[in-house]
Amino acid sequence: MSTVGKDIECYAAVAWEAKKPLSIEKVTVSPPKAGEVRIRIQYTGVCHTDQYTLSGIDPEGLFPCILGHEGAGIVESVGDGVTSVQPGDTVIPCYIPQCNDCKFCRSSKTNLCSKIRNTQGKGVMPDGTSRFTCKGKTLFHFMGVSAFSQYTVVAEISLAKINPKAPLKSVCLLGCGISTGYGAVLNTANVEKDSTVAVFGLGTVGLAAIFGAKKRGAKEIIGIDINTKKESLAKKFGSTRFVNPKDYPDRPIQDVLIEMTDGGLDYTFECVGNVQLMRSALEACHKGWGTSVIIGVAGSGQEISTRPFQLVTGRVWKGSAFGGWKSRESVPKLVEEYMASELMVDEHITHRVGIDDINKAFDYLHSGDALRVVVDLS
Ligand SMILES: NC(=O)C1=CN([C@@H]2O[C@H](COP(=O)(O)OP(=O)(O)OC[C@H]3O[C@@H](n4cnc5c(N)ncnc54)[C@H](OP(=O)(O)O)[C@@H]3O)[C@@H](O)[C@H]2O)C=CC1
Ligand SMILES: N[C@@H](CCC(=O)N[C@@H](CSC=O)C(=O)NCC(=O)O)C(=O)O
Ligand SMILES: [Zn+2]
Ligand SMILES: [Zn+2]
Repeated sequence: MSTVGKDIECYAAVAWEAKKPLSIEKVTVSPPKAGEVRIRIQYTGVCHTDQYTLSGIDPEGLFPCILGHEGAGIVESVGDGVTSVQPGDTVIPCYIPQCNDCKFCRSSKTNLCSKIRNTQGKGVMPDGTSRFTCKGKTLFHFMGVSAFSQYTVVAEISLAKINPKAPLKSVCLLGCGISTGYGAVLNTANVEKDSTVAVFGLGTVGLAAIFGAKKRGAKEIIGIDINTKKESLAKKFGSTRFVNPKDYPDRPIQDVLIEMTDGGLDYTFECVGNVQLMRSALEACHKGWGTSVIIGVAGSGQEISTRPFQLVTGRVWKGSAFGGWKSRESVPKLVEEYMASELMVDEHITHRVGIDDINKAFDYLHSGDALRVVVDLS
């Protein structure tokens, strides 16, 4: 029986409040309105940012909500006026859309489409309402995606249509972490051959940055993490050296790195979300030209600082969202890169769980043993 135009009841992991485990609930997902698309999500990764928002330190965190933003699925139905996808298409929802119309989309300098950013940050669809209800309560959307639900509704401009042959249980990860670290190196920093690079924080984002640096032919790629288990992993993704700040308890890590690299690095990437580490990453850059890219997301109220002299003397501080990729046009290409065995994706998957065990995914992430946990919602 067709579900088009009707409410769908399905299971979702609901975050009723911050700092509490998710709760598997039967939710009602309304049909897509004009310019919207309803998707059957098959797989989703769990990103550190889901954990961050659930922890209550995201200034945009709204509860109750359905988290998740690293999903892949199949279009179930489309709202009025939707022309670029149709039922049956294979898609990855993107938390940064691409409308090709706003001034950000028209600029080649950024990927930060602004078309629906305000409503997205308020946990609602562009018309200001939610498509999710549960037990008589309205649930907020998250990052315009809400992939911890078997069905979700997103804006048409948030959907990347991908190769239908792509394995969704792997390429769902291209919806965030891998694309972010990889793109920060290729797009935001534009690392050149023979550069020296340091990556702070070796989760999926950091390891994908290492992989990007290797692809670009960087001659020195230093992976930095406080978890020694990350050393062998970093090597697998392309690092040439591993540094554990805990091995240098009496020295700022930037001093250690400057000494190791004859004056500092050409490029550094902060992939943790720690404002002290962001400072270290900037100050580990080489005088005159070193560029540091902030990727990590810091908690509400936190601020970065350094001596302005660091910038006066030629270091550059930048940030990167979704690796600078213009989402709808780039994600399908990243999928093809993966399918041509040119982009490491499966190597990031350390665990798989069913939706009923989604809280275990958060436990694995907290344990320090996980990179990405993929949740099967099919
Ligand atoms: N800008 C953007 O577009 C995006 C930003 N993000 C953000 O990027 C960051 C990384 O995400 P993700 O890879 O999923 O996160 P993970 O938590 O998987 O990885 C972070 C890594 O950093 C390590 N770490 C923690 N503290 C330090 C420290 N002081 N020095 C060195 N290493 C440290 C962690 O170790 P341990 O596990 O032992 O704690 C872990 O290995 C997060 O802040 C996330 O929110 C993510 C996606 C997109
Ligand atoms: N809600 C947070 C902002 C969080 C943030 O910076 N998000 C990243 C993506 S993190 C993905 O895992 C991002 O791309 N930001 C750009 C944007 O427009 O949100 C806060 O308010 O601090
Ligand atoms: Zn993410
Ligand atoms: Zn736009």
